Amino acid sequence: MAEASAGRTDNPLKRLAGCGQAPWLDFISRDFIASGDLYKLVQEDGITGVTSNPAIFEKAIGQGEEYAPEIARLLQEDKLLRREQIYERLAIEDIRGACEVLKPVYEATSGRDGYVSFEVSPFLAHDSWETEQEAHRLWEAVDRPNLMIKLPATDVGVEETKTLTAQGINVNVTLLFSVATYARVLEAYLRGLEQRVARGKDIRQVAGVASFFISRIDSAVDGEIDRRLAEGDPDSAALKALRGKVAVACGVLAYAHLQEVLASPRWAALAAKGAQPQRLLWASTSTKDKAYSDTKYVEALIGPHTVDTLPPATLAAFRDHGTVRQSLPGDVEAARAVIAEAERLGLDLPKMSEKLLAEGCTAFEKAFETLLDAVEARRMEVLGISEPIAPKLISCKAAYPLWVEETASCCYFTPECEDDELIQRIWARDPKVWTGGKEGEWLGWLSAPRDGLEHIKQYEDFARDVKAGGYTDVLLLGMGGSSLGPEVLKEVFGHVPGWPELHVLDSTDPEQVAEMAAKVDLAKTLFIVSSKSGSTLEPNILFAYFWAAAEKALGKAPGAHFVAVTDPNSSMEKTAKEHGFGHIFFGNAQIGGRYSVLSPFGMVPAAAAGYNVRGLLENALLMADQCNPEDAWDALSLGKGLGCVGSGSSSNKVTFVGSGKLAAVGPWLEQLLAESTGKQGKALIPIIGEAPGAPDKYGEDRFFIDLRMAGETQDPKLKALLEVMDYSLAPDWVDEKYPGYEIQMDNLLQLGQVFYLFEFATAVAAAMMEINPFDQPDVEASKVETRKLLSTYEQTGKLPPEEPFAVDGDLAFYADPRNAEALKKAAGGRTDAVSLLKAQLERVKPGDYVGLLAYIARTPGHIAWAQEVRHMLRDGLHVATAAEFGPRFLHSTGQAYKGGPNTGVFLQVTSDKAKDLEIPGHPYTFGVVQAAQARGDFDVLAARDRRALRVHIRGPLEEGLKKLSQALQIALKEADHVRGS
Ligand SMILES: O=C(CO)[C@@H](O)[C@H](O)[C@H](O)[C@H](O)COP(=O)(O)O
Ligand SMILES: O=C[C@H](O)COP(=O)(O)O
Repeated sequence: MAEASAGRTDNPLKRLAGCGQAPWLDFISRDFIASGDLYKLVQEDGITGVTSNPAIFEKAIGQGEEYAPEIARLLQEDKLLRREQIYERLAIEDIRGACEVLKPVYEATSGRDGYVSFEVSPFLAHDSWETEQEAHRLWEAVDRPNLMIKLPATDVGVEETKTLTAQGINVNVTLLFSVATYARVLEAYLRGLEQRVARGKDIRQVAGVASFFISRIDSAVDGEIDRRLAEGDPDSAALKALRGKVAVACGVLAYAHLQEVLASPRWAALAAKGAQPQRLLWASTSTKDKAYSDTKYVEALIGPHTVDTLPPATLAAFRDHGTVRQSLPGDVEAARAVIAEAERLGLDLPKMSEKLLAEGCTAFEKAFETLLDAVEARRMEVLGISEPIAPKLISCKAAYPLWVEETASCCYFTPECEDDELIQRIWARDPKVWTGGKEGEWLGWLSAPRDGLEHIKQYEDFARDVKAGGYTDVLLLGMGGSSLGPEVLKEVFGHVPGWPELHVLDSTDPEQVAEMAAKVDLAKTLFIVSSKSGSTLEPNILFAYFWAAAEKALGKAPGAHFVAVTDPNSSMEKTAKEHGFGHIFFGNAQIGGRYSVLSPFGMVPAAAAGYNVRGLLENALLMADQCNPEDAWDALSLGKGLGCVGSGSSSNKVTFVGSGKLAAVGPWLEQLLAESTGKQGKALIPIIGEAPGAPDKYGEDRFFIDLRMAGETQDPKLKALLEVMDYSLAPDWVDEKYPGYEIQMDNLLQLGQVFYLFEFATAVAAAMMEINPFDQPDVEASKVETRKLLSTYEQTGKLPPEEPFAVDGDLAFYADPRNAEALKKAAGGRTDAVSLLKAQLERVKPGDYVGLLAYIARTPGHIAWAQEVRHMLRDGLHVATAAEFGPRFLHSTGQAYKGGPNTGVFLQVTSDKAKDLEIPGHPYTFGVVQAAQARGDFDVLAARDRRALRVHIRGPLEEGLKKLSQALQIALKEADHVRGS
């Protein structure tokens, strides 16, 4: 600020008061208040008020480092603060600080001066209810009598001026560009006062100003004049003469109107009751056209009952060389003549003022958004959160731009439900978004990140306990939704030095269970038994097994080494209490298993393993915030892409490619998509773990999701595949051309965002598919069949007998009569393995998928075997393939295989168990349970008319697997597909 005449006992600024004008400062900032500079201006230069607006706060808070320490401090106190709250706290603090500095002025003038203005959010400019609420909220939050709440002069703002004035709130109405609007604003103020009087309230302490923007009027008019001059307008001389005159003329006429009103009997009545006039405040007083004097607008409009708010540079200029002369009321007739001349010359002032108001609102909105973005960037920096991830469409030859264009604007829901309305309705928990059933009761996941952060202390305390417990391992026992999220976390974040290593067991295979028991140090293992319902068979029998094992290893009741994660009032809670578990964590009963990773089901194991729970939840919250109706484009776009391919299209093989550790997201995503959408004959069929292959091995039914770290190049095979794939010739339905999305992460904590993004997108997809994404009827069906078989076992000591319909050496073939007959017939009566497998493979048609369902231990060797077989089948049959292990997939893709479209061809693999394991307290073994699960699964597949065949390996498993893959290889070579190609 220029200091030329600062500190002089007398200077032009100080002399303004003598003309009845109050000079205010059009600026605010923390340092400016803290350094005493504002105080000095008040003391030495006679400044008697302060105005702020979103642009001013943007300059103060949004630019530079001034507020960085304060933002960090606020976040240290409360890490859950969002950007709007941070801004508000900062702004309120500044406004209060300025109010304090100006309090002596306020008191000395008995409330006639000494005000500080604080503007309501510019986004509320057209909403009356919200404006009023916000005005009250800010008024109460600042809690200073010399505050003025600032509203824009929109219709809503004018109306609210009356209401708020009547309620005793001081109002500054801003963005005035015409005398007509000013008259309405003054009228609103008078009416507000009158209403207040009518209610018997005191009006002496109610103040108001009407902010008339001066220089912007000249900028608009002069701009139009210049445009016409450049075009060689015939009125050029008259137009030129009008340059720089209209703004002051408007000001003079506005002032004339004020005087008229102040001279009226109506005002006299109010004045008698102690009313203060609503002062005219000249805003936008800096000169924009360098050809004019830098004090032009101040000098032209000096008079009683006015305020002039000066930005620092104008203030310094006026203090330095301003001329003080009471220029108001001015030459009113001359001012009228200027306006008349403008009209004669075709300058449409009313239209210009409307435009200026609209532009003013937009500019404040922009400034506010920039300010909030700056605060958000700082918040993220302090909390160590990175940018929101954004799924990008994977472009595929010519087809994609067309798709983007079509879907960007199109609405896939109902004619009454546009995209943003859909998002609003999801947040409003409206079940009609889906099927109008019970969906509203399953939306607890929407707020899981925030809920988790609110309970962060419980995770942090637990983590501390676990660390102090000296455990070497954490073993999570659970299935599906209770195990797949923790498994992703384990694979991605690994073993953190100084913390126990996390393991996840979701199998009933005796070999796999025994292997896990041998792998961990049972005496130093913390067991997390995880089951939402508490009634799931697998976690219960795994608990029975490991409880006994731990008891043996510890030589005492091991309760302290056990943790339960379950929904309130479940049988698991009862078990945990009876057994004296060290901790019991409760899930939210409004979150289904596959949506539970951000709830205690994912966060408890994460905390135990020393992972950054806060960081994950912060990232998830960031994505949740992104999924609001205004910003949800990314989740919406992904969801719509998925919804389109899931709505009856054959391009529903959602092929997930995750680079490096991110491949581990596959099984979690697989469950989310398959269980949520695979029902009523519709489904997204997830294909995970399939390595990208040569383009000619694919059908036209893929939708890719490529997840990788930023900077990593796309898998070259996938890249080549996408370049070659061209669905542009797909029939009628343009949506069949989607190749998919790619998502890049900057850091691993963004996994929190990935989880939330896919949860939200899946809910959107299900809305398009018109299904309930939160039930899993066909998973239940398998469980029922398994229970029946096990109860037979309990009664008879055996599973019901069954006969293979064919045997070839160590390979025995089982199926229901329909499938067995069809296969035997297709094999021409031959019952050797190659003929039967060939018959099964020949049932595969383009657009189908093959599911290899192996009820064997999920060991690295067996995974490699399954992968080899599935790639061989993919390449030979040109269809999507899934390689799954039972019973794990029953809690996941099993739903879609049974409830989705009948496009799956299944090869179930079971085996004799070389070594079985007893389950303490149960009549059956793990081997029996797994066998019953395979049979229950098959029964339901058969009941749903699926093309299914079971191969049972007798004798040594590895040899059997080898024989099976050899037989498949031959069968494939002989199968029609290959022969015909
Ligand atoms: O509070 C007010 C008016 O009440 C002021 O802060 C007002 O917003 C500013 O004077 C203007 O925004 C500045 O306008 P301009 O100089 O950028 O045209
Ligand atoms: O996906 C969920 C699984 O079926 C396990 O359910 P649960 O957590 O109730 O044991």
